[in-house]
Amino acid sequence: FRNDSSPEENPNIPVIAKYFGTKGRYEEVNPYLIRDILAVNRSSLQPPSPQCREIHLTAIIRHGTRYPTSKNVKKMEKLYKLVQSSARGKDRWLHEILTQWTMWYTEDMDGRLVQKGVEDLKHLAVRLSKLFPTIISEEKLRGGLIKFITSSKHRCVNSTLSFKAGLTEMWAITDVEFQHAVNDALMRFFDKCTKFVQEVDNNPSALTEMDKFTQGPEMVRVQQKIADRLNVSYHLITYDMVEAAFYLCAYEFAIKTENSPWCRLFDEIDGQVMEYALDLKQFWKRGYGYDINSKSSCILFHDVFSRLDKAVNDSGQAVNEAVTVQVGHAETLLPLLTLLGFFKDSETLTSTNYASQRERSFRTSRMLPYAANLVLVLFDCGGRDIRLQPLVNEQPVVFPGLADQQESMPLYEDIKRQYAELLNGCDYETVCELFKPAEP
Ligand SMILES: O=P(O)(O)O[C@H]1[C@H](OP(=O)(O)O)[C@@H](OP(=O)(O)O)[C@H](O)[C@@H](O)[C@H]1OP(=O)(O)O
Repeated sequence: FRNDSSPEENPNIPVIAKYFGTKGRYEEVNPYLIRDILAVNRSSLQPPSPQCREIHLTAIIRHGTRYPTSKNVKKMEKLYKLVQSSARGKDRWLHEILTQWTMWYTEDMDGRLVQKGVEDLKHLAVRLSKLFPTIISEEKLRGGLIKFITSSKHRCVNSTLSFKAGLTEMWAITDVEFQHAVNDALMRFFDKCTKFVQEVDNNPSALTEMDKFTQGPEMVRVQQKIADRLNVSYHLITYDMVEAAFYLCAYEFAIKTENSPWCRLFDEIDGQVMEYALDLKQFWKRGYGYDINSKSSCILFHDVFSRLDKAVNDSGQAVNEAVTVQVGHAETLLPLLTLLGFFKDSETLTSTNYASQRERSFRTSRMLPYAANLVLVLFDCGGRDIRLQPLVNEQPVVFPGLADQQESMPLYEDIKRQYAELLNGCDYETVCELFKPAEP
């Protein structure tokens, strides 16, 4: 049996493909999609009783596969020039870089959605409608009961259009256009949270742990191995150059599904070290590193729960919003996942505990690939038995802290009790204000 999804079996997949962090394909998180992009795993979503019916669904989705940002294109150009000017390598793949690969990325690409990203969202739309056919349905779409909200960034707007196209093409709808709302207050809340902007986003020392790790022994070893493979002096292969080579491999694979010569600069150990460096960035910039990272998503947290509450109160009557599809960024999704307590480890990720964090839950390669998504599905099981099913990247997850950690479809009231402190507080204006006025 040929396992198309493993690098060992499939030479088209780089050995480091599952370590690309937020630059990784969705397919590496759900490898069954490599054989069938529309496959769904319905068995794990059995409600507690057959009378349970879906009454509301919220999907918070990262945009699909994109080009590198201009910041990273600049680093890639610098690396390519370095390799061209100094390599005297005898190695076959280095020869490939110099003779068969040309630098095709340009700064004006700047993070725009690629065709693969369009397909990512179209296919996700079809899979979610297969998983939840009574609520993501042609009737609900035509009835205006499926709402779309997006970040203003082009990659998100185009991802929203792609998600809609996935549905309209599946149902051959050509006679009507469906609207979407651009709402950066919700989908780019991090831009407007003063405390986050000041204390983390614009604070160079906020990423100290990542900086220390990129200068530490594990990364120095990676840099030396790459310098040897490129046959250039050690001092020329800085962390930025290693990251540029890693990203070149990741983008060539995500955008073109090619196992490019850049990938052969890294072995699996190198890939794991690179993944940890990128996880440190996300942990401290968007995750558990600082409390304000997750608290900056309070506005999105309350938006989600206010809609769930409304669906519960309207249950039994005609609902006016059955489904909400919200498209944002990795930095939209990660703070919310953190606020909800998902993927939290007992130990903080630091520059010095890489070895003990090999089995960590906080792995952005698994949490935040392109098209990553948090889906919350509300079920009415009759007699006020309301349940909420969370999924991350189409896999059921268990709300942390709930008594029954086996219960992946808990009572909505138990969830609200679990998050009572946040529901009664977590006021965006308050948590984001920089200086608290002195108590009178
Ligand atoms: O390293 P780059 O410039 O690609 O970082 C991007 C972010 O990409 P990510 O680190 O998440 O892979 C990008 O997030 P995305 O979800 O929109 O891809 C973000 O919008 C962009 O500003 C860059 O983030 P950074 O933290 O400013 O590096």
